[in-house]
Amino acid sequence: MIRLLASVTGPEEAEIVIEGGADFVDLKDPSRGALGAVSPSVLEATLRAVAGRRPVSAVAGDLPMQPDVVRRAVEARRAADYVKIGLFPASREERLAVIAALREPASRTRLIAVFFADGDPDFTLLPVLAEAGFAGAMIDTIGKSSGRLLKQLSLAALGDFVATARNLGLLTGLAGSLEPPDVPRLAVLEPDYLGFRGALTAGPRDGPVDLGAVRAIRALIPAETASNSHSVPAAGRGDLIFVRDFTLPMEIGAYGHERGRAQQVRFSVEAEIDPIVAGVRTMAEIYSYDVIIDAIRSLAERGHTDLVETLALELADTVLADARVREVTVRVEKLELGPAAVGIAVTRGRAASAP
Ligand SMILES: O=C[C@H](O)COP(=O)(O)O
Repeated sequence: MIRLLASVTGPEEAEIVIEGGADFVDLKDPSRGALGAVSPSVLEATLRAVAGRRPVSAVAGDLPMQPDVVRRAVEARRAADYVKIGLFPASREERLAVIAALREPASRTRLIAVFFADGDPDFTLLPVLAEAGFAGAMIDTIGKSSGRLLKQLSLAALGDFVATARNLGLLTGLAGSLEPPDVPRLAVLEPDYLGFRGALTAGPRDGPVDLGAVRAIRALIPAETASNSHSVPAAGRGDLIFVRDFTLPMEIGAYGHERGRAQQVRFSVEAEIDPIVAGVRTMAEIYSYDVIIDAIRSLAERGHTDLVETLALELADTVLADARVREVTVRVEKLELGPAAVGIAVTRGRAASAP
């Protein structure tokens, strides 16, 4: 289950995001930077107002990577349920010193490390954070006008981050100027939460939070992801969403001469989905073809695969992971092996659920 983290400036906005369906109330002053901190008194007032209805996180601030400075800022906010600490651009040694200084506070306060996609993120620090007792790690962006998270890091890199952090027992979060169409694409990675500020206001990021915008984002975040472990051939017709003839270079093939080089592979995917309802207007109501394109790109980026069959079945399972997809046909063709395109087409559907 993916949760919604909503960044707010204080008690009034906290009330709005709770009404709009936020799972985490995240205190931050957006006019003071990516992780601009609110004062300890605003934190206290917000904790009083929220009164345990939601966990409250507080950011430590846009701080230099100096152990004493960061530790003091964390201590001043230890009343929060979580404190978020930015790993801002600095040498590895400086970041390690900050993490070491937070080992002791981490035994009393749940700490979340924030990597910045546009701030030299070093994900090799994930095991160090887990070992120091951090509760979680997330990715955000520093430059709020320089592009959304998915412009800074590929979906494959974000997927690796989520998987690695989760294997280490860390809570995982993704944020960074996220917009509505980003939600279904990132939901595929199943982070523990997605974080928002800019998308929750009707205007600029440091303008007031808007209830309608919070509700719109809430509606986009799936309550649950369907299991994709039992795909079987299926029948029945709904509407079709498709990606046709998406061709890209990838390393594929069981022969020795196919190793260590890329060849053009063509993907076509046709997914039968629950019929679109009349008057559809928002991303929350549709299954996005972006999710299919991202899944294909991820397959291409992950390195050598021997068989087109492997790619076809994995892609089918990814598409079927969305409960709105009833059946999918995936065609994978190798274009450089001879006089003809060669490949596989598989059709898979959803297993009937147990009575
Ligand atoms: O922690 C999440 C951030 O507040 C995200 O802010 P943003 O959506 O404006 O990048």
